[in-house]
Amino acid sequence: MSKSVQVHAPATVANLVCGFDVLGMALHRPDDVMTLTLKEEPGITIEHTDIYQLPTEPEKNVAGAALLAMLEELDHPPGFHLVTDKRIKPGSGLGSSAASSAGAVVAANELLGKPFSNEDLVRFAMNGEKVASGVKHADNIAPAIYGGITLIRSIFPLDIVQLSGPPLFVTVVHPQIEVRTADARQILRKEVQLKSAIKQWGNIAGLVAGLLKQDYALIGRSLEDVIIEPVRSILIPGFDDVKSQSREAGALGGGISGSGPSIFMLSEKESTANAVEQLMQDVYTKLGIDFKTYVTSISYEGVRVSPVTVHQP
Ligand SMILES: Nc1ncnc2c1ncn2[C@@H]1O[C@H](COP(=O)(O)OP(=O)(O)O)[C@@H](O)[C@H]1O
Ligand SMILES: N[C@@H](CCOP(=O)(O)O)C(=O)O
Repeated sequence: MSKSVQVHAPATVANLVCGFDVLGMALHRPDDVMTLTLKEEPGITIEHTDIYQLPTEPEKNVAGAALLAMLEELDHPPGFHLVTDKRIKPGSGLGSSAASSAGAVVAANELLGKPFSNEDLVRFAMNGEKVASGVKHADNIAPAIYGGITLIRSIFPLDIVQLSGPPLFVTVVHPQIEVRTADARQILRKEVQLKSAIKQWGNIAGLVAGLLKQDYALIGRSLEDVIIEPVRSILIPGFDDVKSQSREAGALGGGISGSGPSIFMLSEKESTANAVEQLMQDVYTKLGIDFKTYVTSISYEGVRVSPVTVHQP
């Protein structure tokens, strides 16, 4: 008899414009659907039912790397079989790698009777991000696991702060080009001018305060990135048009989702979010670039676990 659990792992928007590597939020859609089964025999096997041809060796697949890190901390490590239907395109800037890593460890923890805390799960899942981008960062993993909006005050040691905020609608456009996070990190300057740093930390503090105070105008003013966006936005055709037209349409603001190429905009009203979706579609239709758009909102649940089912082999 083998036990299985199914999870829905959410897309996430990392950075939230000004908070490179320290802020992120979980979205209601898109999400990945993952089924994890406990095996008697040790070892991890991985299968994908999607079109992305991701590696199935556990060390090369981010979900496998996250599970391997968890197994290292168990006295009697079991085996797992993972089946993933990936609906968040890899290299989208929507936390595709984080959804796989976070979903895998949440599912495994559920199957094992929850021996690990959420903080432990973030620690394991960051090993998946290391495989994907060469660096452990938690700004997609933490919101995927905790839900909502999270601040990563520190990763060594981990210090995760869950933030509350007012209702917000999120419009996302995903131009169908791939930007690998590893490449988008490589092009960043390693040094920052003091005057830029001052602007940036004013914006991060302003954004966090705006969320907690439910002050939409302060949120809008703080959605500005003077360090990363000027470098990365060059990789994203249509970026300037989407951003300026969205502001004109009444969006609070927004920018690159994670390392791109997706762009996200926040709005107070659903009607504004829908108008922003329309203008995003117009920009990319004019450019002749395939795209997907989503109007969604913040998911406060994070990885959703369906009841454990028991199968007879
Ligand atoms: N299970 C997985 N899900 C997504 N990406 C994976 C997975 N396993 C390995 N990868 C690799 O991780 C990279 C995608 O991660 P990344 O560039 O961070 O994109 P994203 O912004 O969508 O998370 C790709 O090189 C992909 O091959
Ligand atoms: N802080 C990271 C976030 C990467 O997010 P992803 O969704 O593009 O994987 C970065 O900006 O490099």
